[in-house]
Amino acid sequence: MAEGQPAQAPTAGSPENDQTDGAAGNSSLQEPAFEVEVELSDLQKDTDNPLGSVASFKDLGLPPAVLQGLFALNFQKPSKVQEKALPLMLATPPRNMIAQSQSGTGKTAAFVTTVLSRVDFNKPDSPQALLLAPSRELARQIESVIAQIGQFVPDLGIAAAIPGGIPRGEHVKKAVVVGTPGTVMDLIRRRQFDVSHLKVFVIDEADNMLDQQGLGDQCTRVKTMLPKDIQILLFSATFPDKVMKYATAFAPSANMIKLKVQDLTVKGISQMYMDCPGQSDKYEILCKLYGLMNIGSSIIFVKTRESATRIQQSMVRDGHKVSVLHGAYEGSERDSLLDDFRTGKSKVLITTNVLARGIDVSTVSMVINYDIPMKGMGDATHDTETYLHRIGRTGRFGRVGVSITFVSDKKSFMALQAIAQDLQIDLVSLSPDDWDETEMQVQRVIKSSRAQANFVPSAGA
Ligand SMILES: Nc1ncnc2c1ncn2[C@@H]1O[C@H](COP(=O)(O)OP(=O)(O)OP(=O)(O)O)[C@@H](O)[C@H]1O
Repeated sequence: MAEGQPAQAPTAGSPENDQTDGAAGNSSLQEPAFEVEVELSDLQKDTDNPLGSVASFKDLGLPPAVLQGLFALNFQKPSKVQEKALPLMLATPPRNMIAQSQSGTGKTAAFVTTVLSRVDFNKPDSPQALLLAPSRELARQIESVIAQIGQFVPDLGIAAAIPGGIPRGEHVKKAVVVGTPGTVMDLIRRRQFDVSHLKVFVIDEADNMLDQQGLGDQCTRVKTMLPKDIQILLFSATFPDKVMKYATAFAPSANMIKLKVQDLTVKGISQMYMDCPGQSDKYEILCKLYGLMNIGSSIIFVKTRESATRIQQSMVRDGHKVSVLHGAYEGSERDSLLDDFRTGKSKVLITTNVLARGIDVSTVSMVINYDIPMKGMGDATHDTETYLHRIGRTGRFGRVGVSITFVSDKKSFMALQAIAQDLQIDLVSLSPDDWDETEMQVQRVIKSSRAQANFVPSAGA
């Protein structure tokens, strides 16, 4: 389930710094919180910051029940994308929207708030909003955010159109439907899902979903079955030019919120790389990092399901507690694996690109790119978008975190260089030969992220 608590950095010397969260419980909790220099409220006052805005949620003309839901989650102020996109999406007559904003800046709450404001819950049996996401995990997370923000909406009903979510033959009789494209298409074709009264169609991770190499076909087919005048909302942290062309045709005359290249990266994420002598050294280096991975929670991204399982088994054999999640697992197993990770029952998760996008677990303080993301036939080229989404699993809404990308040969080194060039950034180099220095550099960031995690803001504070 998505976590309701917003990020909040503790103030130096505040009593909240002494609070622990049940998930961690180790000596790192003693770390003084003065390393955390900025509070979320300061970030939100800065209108140049992606989390900052001049508006308050009260200014946005939202239905009282929705406003109450946002405040119950302790959302004090809208982030920039929320402040800008909400009035455009809620204007009459409804207009399409293509919105880009950095990872972890509250895009989900922006489109969920729109959906909850547009749907007529006096007709709870009639599907009126459809939201699509690329993975079962993300669809479930969005479902949970709708339930949280919509907790005061009378007769709120949400259907999860994911594999195993809606029994064959059963009609979808909920006002809001969230799912993955394949399952949604099947439900429409089997006439289980009447789409004729849909008013809003949201596609999260839209660049990925509309990519013709990927899910583009399915999303396009779903769209052809929907009412012609439906409001289309496309959201992502990345919109490469090639896909943007298609997106503007998919959502005609859309209002647009776009990021400049230099604004793509999240400032709270310290991006590092580990210069591994060779491919065969990567595993040993990963194991050496294990102690650091456990200070918060960590996600390790690898290229294939097979290598994810292989590395997890080796690490377990070597005495480490590590779980693995990828598309080969059954739905219910995937659900419980991610739930365990969210609650801190498991703290180190090895996965593939299936979890690269959208997943919001605030305790993640480290992301490791064990294999650098590549795309195209035979991994022909570096994949800057996937890199951004993967590292964006940390540093959520003002938190800090570390990403470490392993390079082990000329090809991976060149790929990382190309990614850095695309994003106009410099990465910090870590050396496997100077472990003390490596630990210090990583700990410096992660321990301040622990201090942030220890602060649990009280509702309405
Ligand atoms: N206005 C707000 N105030 C405080 N916290 C917020 C606010 N809006 C969203 N959040 C929190 O910020 C976190 C990140 O939000 P969200 O998952 O929507 O990011 P995103 O922009 O969709 O990221 P991604 O690109 O990775 O999908 C969530 O835990 C959410 O609860």
